[in-house]
Amino acid sequence: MSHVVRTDQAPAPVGAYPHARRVGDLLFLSGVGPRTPGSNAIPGNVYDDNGKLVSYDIEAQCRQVFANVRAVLEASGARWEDLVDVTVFLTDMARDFAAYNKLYAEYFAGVDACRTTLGITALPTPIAIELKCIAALKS
Ligand SMILES: N/C(=C\C=C\C(=O)O)C(=O)O
Repeated sequence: MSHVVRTDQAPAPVGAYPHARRVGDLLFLSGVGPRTPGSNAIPGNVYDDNGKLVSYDIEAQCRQVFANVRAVLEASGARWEDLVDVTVFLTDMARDFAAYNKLYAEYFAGVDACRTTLGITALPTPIAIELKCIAALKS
């Protein structure tokens, strides 16, 4: 069984992909960032008059990306607790790992999902964090 999930409760995809796809009891989420559903604004981002990013708030981005993952899970009939594997991409590991790691511990307490965190040079939108998640649903 394969089932594609699209929802307006999470930020619109920036390309030709769904929010998630369920295959059997596994749910694969597309990479999701901390854009606000509807407006696509990135919480805490400050831009100069030329639209150049001046500063960002990693804590605000963490909270929003976790909310977006939850929204995709719920739109798919899954729960936060169903997460089994989380890959996290950070654009500035040195600056942001500690704050992200602290919030992650708060949000994922008791979940016991496997996790991998990677530092990368860029993401497709002006975001500092993106999550790639797999959940296992009860059949
Ligand atoms: N998943 C992708 C981008 C997500 C960006 C965002 O949520 O802001 C992609 O291009 O594959």
